Amino acid sequence: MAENRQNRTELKDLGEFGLINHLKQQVTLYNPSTRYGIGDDAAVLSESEEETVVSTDLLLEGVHFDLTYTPLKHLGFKAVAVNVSDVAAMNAIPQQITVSIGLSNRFSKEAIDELYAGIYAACEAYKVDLVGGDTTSSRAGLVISVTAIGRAKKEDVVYRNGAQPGDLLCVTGDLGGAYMGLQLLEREKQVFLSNPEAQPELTGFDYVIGRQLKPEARTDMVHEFKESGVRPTSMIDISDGLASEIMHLCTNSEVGAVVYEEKLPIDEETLKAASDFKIPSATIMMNGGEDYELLFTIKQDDFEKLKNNPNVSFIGYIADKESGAKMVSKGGQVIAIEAQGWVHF
Ligand SMILES: Nc1ncnc2c1ncn2[C@@H]1O[C@H](COP(=O)(O)OP(=O)(O)O)[C@@H](O)[C@H]1O
Ligand SMILES: Cc1ncc(C[n+]2csc(CCOP(=O)(O)OP(=O)(O)O)c2C)c(N)n1
Ligand SMILES: [Mg+2]
Repeated sequence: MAENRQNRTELKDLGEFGLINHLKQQVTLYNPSTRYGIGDDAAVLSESEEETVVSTDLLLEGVHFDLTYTPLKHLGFKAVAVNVSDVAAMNAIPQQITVSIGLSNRFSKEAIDELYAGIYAACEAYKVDLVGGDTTSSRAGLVISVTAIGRAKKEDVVYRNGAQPGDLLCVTGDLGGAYMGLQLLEREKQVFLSNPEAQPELTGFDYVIGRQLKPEARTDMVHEFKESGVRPTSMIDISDGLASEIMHLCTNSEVGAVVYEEKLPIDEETLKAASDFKIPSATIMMNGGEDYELLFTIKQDDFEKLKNNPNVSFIGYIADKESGAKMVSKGGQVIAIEAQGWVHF
């Protein structure tokens, strides 16, 4: 773990309250809406004219991350980023988070400091305030639960249910990188387990590995929508994979969609990794997951306002409900999109 034997403080020497106090001392607050943070029975947030947006996600060791190849600092950052991403997907500005952790005695104070270094780095990056949480022991691996709170003007909040036939379907960034990063890390883990002397072969794949280990939330788009005067008609973040998120927008909005494979954005490194693994790039982009990019729809009239935005790809359009959700392949074949999200059970 993140410390050597000489420099290890046992959690039992610190105790639950010692650990909480230690964590509290390092918190920086960025938002005036945080009246009171860590230290009482509840955090106090100020009353606001705006809507409050709340989202929570749970990260479990073995399901969401593997500590053999995940640095704790990256994990802390990712746990915050994936929650901030849900707030951004509502077109809201994230302001506060709570972080709850379940720990075993395998972790020392120094290891927790690494985790929180990532959490505080994300707080700084997204200007959110850590206002509370919970700390318990865990007998089932590391558990991290983050809740994010954000604000937006009532008229700015964007739901999954506002897409209309004729709207343009858009996505930020590029797709499939996080999935290929995971495949590479898992492959190297297997190699390492069978031969601990083997050197990892990850050179040339920094970008895709970074996409898996340290994803960024697209809070920048919330500001860009505001600046360009665009209010998306619907929006969702891509945690499960594009196909699954398109299905969510279509089901919630009671519409269909057409996506063009040739318009889907992919990075060179993702393409290279896909070809090494002999997985079709369309499969990776549609079903990969964990990209934490934003999928959204806009009125056709707003195209001019976003067409030169380098963060945005126009990948298709919204159709009527009866025509369902389809992808047009590079060869012109029309394929029904199925929700191939991450299967938990
Ligand atoms: N155990 C639960 N209890 C109550 N609501 C839940 C639970 N799990 C998920 N939800 C709600 O279901 C909706 C969809 O959740 P989810 O698929 O996890 O979305 P996301 O991909 O944005 O995290 C959200 O409104 C979420 O709050
Ligand atoms: C060790 C490990 N196994 C598998 C994955 C891939 N993975 C785990 S959960 C998930 C999908 C998103 O998780 P979920 O809890 O459903 O997020 P939500 O949709 O609620 O945001 C993916 C692609 C991973 N990142 N690490
Ligand atoms: Mg969720």
